[in-house]
Amino acid sequence: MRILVDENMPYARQLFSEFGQVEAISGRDLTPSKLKDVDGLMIRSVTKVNEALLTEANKLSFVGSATIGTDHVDKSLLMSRDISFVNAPGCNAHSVADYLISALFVLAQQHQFNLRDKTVAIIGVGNIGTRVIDKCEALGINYLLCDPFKAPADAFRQYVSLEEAARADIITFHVPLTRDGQYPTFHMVDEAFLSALNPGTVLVNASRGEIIDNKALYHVLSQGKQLPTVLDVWENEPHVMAELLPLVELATAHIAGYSLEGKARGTEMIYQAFADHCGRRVSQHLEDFLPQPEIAGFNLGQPPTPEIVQRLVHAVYDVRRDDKLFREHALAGKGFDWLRRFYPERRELSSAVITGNPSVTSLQLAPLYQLGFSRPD
Ligand SMILES: NC(=O)c1ccc[n+]([C@@H]2O[C@H](COP(=O)([O-])OP(=O)(O)OC[C@H]3O[C@@H](n4cnc5c(N)ncnc54)[C@H](O)[C@@H]3O)[C@@H](O)[C@H]2O)c1
Ligand SMILES: O=C(O)[C@H](O)[C@H](O)COP(=O)(O)O
Repeated sequence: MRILVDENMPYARQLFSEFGQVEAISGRDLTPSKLKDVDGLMIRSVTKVNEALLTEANKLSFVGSATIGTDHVDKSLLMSRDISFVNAPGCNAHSVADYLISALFVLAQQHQFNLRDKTVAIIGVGNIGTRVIDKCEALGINYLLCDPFKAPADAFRQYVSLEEAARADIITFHVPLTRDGQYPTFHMVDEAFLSALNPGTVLVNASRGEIIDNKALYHVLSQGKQLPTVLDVWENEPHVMAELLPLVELATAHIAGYSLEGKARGTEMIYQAFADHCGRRVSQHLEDFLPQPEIAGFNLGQPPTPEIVQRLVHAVYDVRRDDKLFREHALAGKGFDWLRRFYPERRELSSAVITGNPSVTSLQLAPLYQLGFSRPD
């Protein structure tokens, strides 16, 4: 059996080689001839799976994408050709929520506001949005939910329209990229949306670049409207609109989901699905591969204050590291893709165990566990 795996997929060679011959490929540069006589194709979001790519795919029976998003794959085409398709829902949801909290702490510091005085509108309440809810609750931040697909069937939560959500202090997008249907997300943030926002509104996009019309964003920001913006994703990646970059407060290379756990979980999920597809039992597990984190945990000598919580989060992941690298390298040559290919190891908050000395009660530590840190065994 021949299997192609994206070179940016941790542990893929070890996991998939039990099924046959594995070749690592550059996902963005994959050409149709590479798929001749290939049985399984394991990709990430940079590989567009469409009619043109599959012209020489004479044996392909399985495509696995180690990602949450699936907008890069023509699923009906795969179905029509009897090729199984699997993605990895939720694999890096914790990582994206960690990214958001790390970014909000930075903005709160830069703009001198208290997150507890702010309301966050969460647009898209799926795997990531739900983790964001947990983190907001842990930090005592108010939130609004906007998800027209979830709202009708959810008796437990209140939802608002996008127009109401737009009046929040912070708006964070966690929606798939869609172009059809009643609530398409392509350019859901356009010039009209941006013009209606109160000055000072914080915008965060860690979903897909095309959710925000980047030209409209540039236009509104360059006219001087204050909208502190965090962009992890960009229209037309890997090409970033150079004029927009200086106007964005935190800018990163589509790495919100790039915790080692998030990426490795994605690989493991499609490995498990491929084993099923081949009628085999899995014999390898992610725990056997993940290295010990550099920071194994923290022992608190006093109850966690907001400042301590921020320091703990930034000790595990500080988005300013990625923002700095982005500004230095993303616009040059293959910079955007290299920042992703050679992404330094980053761990989820869950990789750090929090304990406290006897003066710290378990009630005082509870919000840290809700935020994502681990409890001792
Ligand atoms: N930046 C990154 O590294 C990164 C990592 C992971 C995922 N993502 C992106 O984030 C997206 C969301 O991930 P998820 O795991 O939460 O997906 P999910 O499928 O679990 O949840 C998405 C939610 O968005 C809702 N939704 C769809 N259209 C909407 C609209 N018009 N308005 C409001 N809500 C809408 C859906 O009903 C669903 O509840 C993914 O599709 C992917 O594109 C980005
Ligand atoms: O949808 C996702 O899971 C993420 O956007 C994805 O992880 C981004 O990374 P890539 O697949 O482009 O390596």
